Amino acid sequence: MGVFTALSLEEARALGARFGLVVTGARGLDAGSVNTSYELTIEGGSRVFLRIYEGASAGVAAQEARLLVHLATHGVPTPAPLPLACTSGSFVAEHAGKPAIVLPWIDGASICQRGVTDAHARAVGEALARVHLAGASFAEPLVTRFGPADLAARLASLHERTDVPGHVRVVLPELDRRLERLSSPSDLGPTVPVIHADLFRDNVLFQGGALAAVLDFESASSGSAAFDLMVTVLAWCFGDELDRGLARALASGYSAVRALSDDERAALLDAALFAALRFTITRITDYELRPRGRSMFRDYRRFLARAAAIDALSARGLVEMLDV
Ligand SMILES: Nc1ncnc2c1ncn2[C@@H]1O[C@H](COP(=O)(O)OP(=O)(O)O)[C@@H](O)[C@H]1O
Ligand SMILES: N[C@@H](CCOP(=O)(O)O)C(=O)O
Repeated sequence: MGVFTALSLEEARALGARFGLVVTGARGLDAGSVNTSYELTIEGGSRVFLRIYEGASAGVAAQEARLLVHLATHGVPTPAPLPLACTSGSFVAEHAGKPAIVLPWIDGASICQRGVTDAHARAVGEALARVHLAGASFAEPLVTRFGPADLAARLASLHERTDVPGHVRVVLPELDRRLERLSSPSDLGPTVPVIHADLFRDNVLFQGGALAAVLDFESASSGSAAFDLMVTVLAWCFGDELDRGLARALASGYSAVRALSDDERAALLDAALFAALRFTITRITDYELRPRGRSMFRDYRRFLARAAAIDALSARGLVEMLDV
């Protein structure tokens, strides 16, 4: 996992030089599920993180780089990409025909689910709120790839495919029903210019109990803040069932930095259901139906279980549980 594109030391040196770096070592990292990651050692012993984009175009990578710079300079704990040495305002080089960026190395580690404490959850909630606040002044439009129409297209393709396993086929009518009910974007509450939209445990690094960085803004878009909060709650506050204490801690961290509006609060239940549906569908199309082994498998059933747990709550019950 994590190294889909090879990079020799000679190539790493040439790439590093484009960023004004003297590279002395390159090590492929067993990290991430989409892109190729390398640790580059720099003359003098420091390190940087090289990301080679496996799917995104140079234009998409450049926009993500500009977003990272904006967020990092407006209070979000995320590493800002290094600029190219000879091209003003550009952050994206190329390797093997693919876009590549270099980020400062962040010391830290992801937290496993059993290791998540209230303090971690609170810090994640605070960081998410900072993304929403800082993103408010990001002027470029960011369009989601995971809106209701995109999910409907994925479901339609599942209905048409002949290689869909029986356990997936039997849940398609339920997914259709859920999407039909949630397909108006207004269901999810007011939008902000930037949501992270994928703030899972592997996209946050902690060091010594403190949040070191929020990573991976590849799914970032404009969108509902309530949806983003509920994606994050579902990602961090479920072991085998919803951990209400963690959910409340995460929401309290969020609210301490950015208070939800009444409309956002009212949208939380549908936002949670849409979040569960989004990851159920994309896990079917992107993991269940693709060959195993290329990246860590992610089980769609765990998000169907989250949807069922949210079904058991009322809108008011969810707001009371989160205490927002
Ligand atoms: N700047 C960085 N410094 C150190 N490690 C990083 C840095 N950025 C990412 N990582 C590590 O690499 C992993 C994969 O990065 P990510 O950008 O999420 O890849 P992918 O898009 O393939 O999922 C992260 O989970 C994190 O552990
Ligand atoms: N967090 C998502 C998968 C998204 O993968 P990424 O590599 O794009 O962050 C999930 O768990 O389904």
